[in-house]
Amino acid sequence: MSELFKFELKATDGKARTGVIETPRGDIRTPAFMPVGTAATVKAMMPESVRATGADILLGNTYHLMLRPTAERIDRLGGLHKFMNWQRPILTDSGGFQVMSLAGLRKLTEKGVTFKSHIDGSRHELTPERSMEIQRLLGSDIVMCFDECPALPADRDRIAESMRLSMRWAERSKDAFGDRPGHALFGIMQGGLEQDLREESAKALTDIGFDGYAVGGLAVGEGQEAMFGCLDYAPDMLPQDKPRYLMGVGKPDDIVGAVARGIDMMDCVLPSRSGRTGQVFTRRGVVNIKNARHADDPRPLDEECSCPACSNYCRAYLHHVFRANEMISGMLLTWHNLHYFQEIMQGMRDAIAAGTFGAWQKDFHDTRAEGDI
Ligand SMILES: O=c1nc[nH]c2cc3[nH]c(NCCN4CCCCC4)nc3cc12
Ligand SMILES: [Zn+2]
Repeated sequence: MSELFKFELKATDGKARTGVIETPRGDIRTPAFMPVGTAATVKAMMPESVRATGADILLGNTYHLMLRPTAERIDRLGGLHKFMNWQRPILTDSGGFQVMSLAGLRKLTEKGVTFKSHIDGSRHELTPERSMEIQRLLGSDIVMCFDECPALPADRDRIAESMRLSMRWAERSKDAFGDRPGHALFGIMQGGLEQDLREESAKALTDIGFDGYAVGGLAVGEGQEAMFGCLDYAPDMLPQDKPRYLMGVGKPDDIVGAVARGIDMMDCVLPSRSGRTGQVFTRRGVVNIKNARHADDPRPLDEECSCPACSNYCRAYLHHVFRANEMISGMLLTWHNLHYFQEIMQGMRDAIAAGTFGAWQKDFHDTRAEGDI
């Protein structure tokens, strides 16, 4: 990393680490959870509210923004930070994963991928070079290499071939990224659940050299046990002095288990998407607010939570506005979920710094009932 981008490890406890990524747009406290702002907004949240939940960095998506409103238009308007009124760091995913999960009529070649927009059916192409250009036009602080994430289950040969393509694309991504002080480029490790292929990918990325390293190719249906099995070895294959980012994760217990295995950064739509569908995460488990049992409940979602939803409203109200499909429902439940996810991150940062992460992890698991509360 250039001096403008510096990762400083503050403490470790077992494999868990806590530190700070210093960037020109502000510090990122790790372990960090990144709320997802796919279409230049964290859905149902004002940017200042996202900051109030404790987020230091947001995630944006190349795929969505290149289709609408286009990267060129955002660039003409001053870049993504100005456009969405978020002046702190933004990490953008490189588009390959979203093309495979959202777009139609895809054609994958060595050069890149062509596809039809899920919005209007128009045809587009993404290559390592085009993805770097889009992320530069957006002005994102942390740029992700353009990669291919194979859907699991897949046979070993398919995973090996896909990983090696992604490594060739990582080299092209770095060449196209160039030298951009104050901006970081992260490589993405692939290799499915094959330890030797993960090793090969880690070596390829380390030889190319990046400012940070993501563990990709997970949270694609393999399940928590298989994901943790891979995380028992994959983070250790990456340079220990650079940030390690697990993409697309996850539920609260996924996040805790990933940090315990050496992960520093994560992102997931779960807290915001669940906020809109009435699924509320609390320290004692999940509340499904649409359940009739909450219709007369005068208690807050979580007595110990200081978020606006828990400070000013009771479950009966939140049940009512959810059932009435009122906008305030998504706003309040999203705010609560993002606040709770950031509380988990702060709890882990403090526990790792104090050397009490094991006890914190035990308390985290003991307090959570199973199922609906
Ligand atoms: O290998 C990847 N390369 C680039 N971007 C990625 C994004 C990913 N997102 C996920 N999983 C997202 C799972 N998420 C869970 C909540 C509901 C929507 C899907 N795996 C990923 C792997 C990658
Ligand atoms: Zn709350």
